[in-house]
Amino acid sequence: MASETDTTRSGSTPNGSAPDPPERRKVALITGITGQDGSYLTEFLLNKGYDVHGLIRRSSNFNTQRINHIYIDPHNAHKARMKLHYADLTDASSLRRWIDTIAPNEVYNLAAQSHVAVSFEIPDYTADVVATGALRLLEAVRSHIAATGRTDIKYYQAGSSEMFGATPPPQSETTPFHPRSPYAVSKCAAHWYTVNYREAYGLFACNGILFNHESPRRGENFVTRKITRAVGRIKVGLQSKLFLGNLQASRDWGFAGDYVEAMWMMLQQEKPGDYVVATEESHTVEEFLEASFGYVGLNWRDHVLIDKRYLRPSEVDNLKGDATKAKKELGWKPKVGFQELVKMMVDEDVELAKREKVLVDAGYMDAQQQP
Ligand SMILES: C[C@H]1O[C@H](OP(=O)(O)OP(=O)(O)OC[C@H]2O[C@@H](n3cnc4c(=O)[nH]c(N)nc43)[C@H](O)[C@@H]2O)[C@@H](O)[C@@H](O)C1=O
Repeated sequence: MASETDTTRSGSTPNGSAPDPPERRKVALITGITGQDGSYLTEFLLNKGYDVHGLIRRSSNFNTQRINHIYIDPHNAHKARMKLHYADLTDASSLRRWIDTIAPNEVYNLAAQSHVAVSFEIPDYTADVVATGALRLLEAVRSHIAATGRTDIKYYQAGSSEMFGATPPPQSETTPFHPRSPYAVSKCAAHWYTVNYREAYGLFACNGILFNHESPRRGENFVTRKITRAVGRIKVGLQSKLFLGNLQASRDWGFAGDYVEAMWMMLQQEKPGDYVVATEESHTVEEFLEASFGYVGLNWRDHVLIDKRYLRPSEVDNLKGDATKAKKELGWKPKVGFQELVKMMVDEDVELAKREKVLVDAGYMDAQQQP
């Protein structure tokens, strides 16, 4: 029996008519695949039938914990639909090479130095990855299109509510940016590079202006996860104190799993555009403490201490999105609300702390004060 490839090469079918070209599954390329959003987006796209390629940075420690459960060794060619490649947003040649090799239909730029406070410590690196990195990737896509003539490639840029910074809420797509950190300034640059490549070269490029989005996979030095990790550890007796900074900052916190769907929806529209993605509800850090400690019967005031080192040189006081456009044009809406998000994160972190406790009690691990 002729293989699919043989039939295609022969250029004809038994009845003499031209054969249909073999169905190629849609192919997505994700930078930042090892992060919280990258892992949820990968699961989402695999469920939709995509082949997913992820670019990962070289690190002396393995950094693939969030996607290990999806990984199948590529020697298992028929089953492995997520593939990982070494590249870096600071290395233009690696970006162009993988775009050319993979020829993706959709490129999701999720990679970043994403910690706002850390961006004050390493501003130059943050700008290189977040701002110039986006430019390098856009340029790799543009030059790939120029060389191949392809028209079926779309680009998603992970924007951030941090770009609004000091501008009071509610914040929508028409709200002026007033960034308050090197991270946020860099995200503004990436936003405008994306708009420029759309206007200058007709690239199908979208900016998703995502408000804070959290999950049990959130990095442990972002405030929500720092709190829920502490709640779990305090509950099982592994920790007693939690040191935090500004408790009055207010954020529009949603569930990361809901937000990756909005990214994909943007790229399925007829025309590219920019969209705010938010729950339209804002809560202070103190309210997050009330909800999470309260959920397991603890009083946060017995455990939380303020440490000035966690205050930022310039703070973003109040973020609350207006997601009218995403709701209307994309048909997107968040499924998980604030209380449900808190419970999801605390439940997971209590379980994690219980497992940690087994290791601590058996002498396999030290109980640290803070993650
Ligand atoms: C959308 C946006 O979302 C994130 O940026 P972020 O809003 O800065 O997130 P965060 O969890 O670090 O801080 C939230 C608030 O909580 C306050 N806060 C108090 N005490 C601590 C504290 O101890 N640690 C931290 N991290 N924050 C604290 C802190 O001062 C701030 O006001 C990133 O994903 C970013 O990549 C992004 O794009």
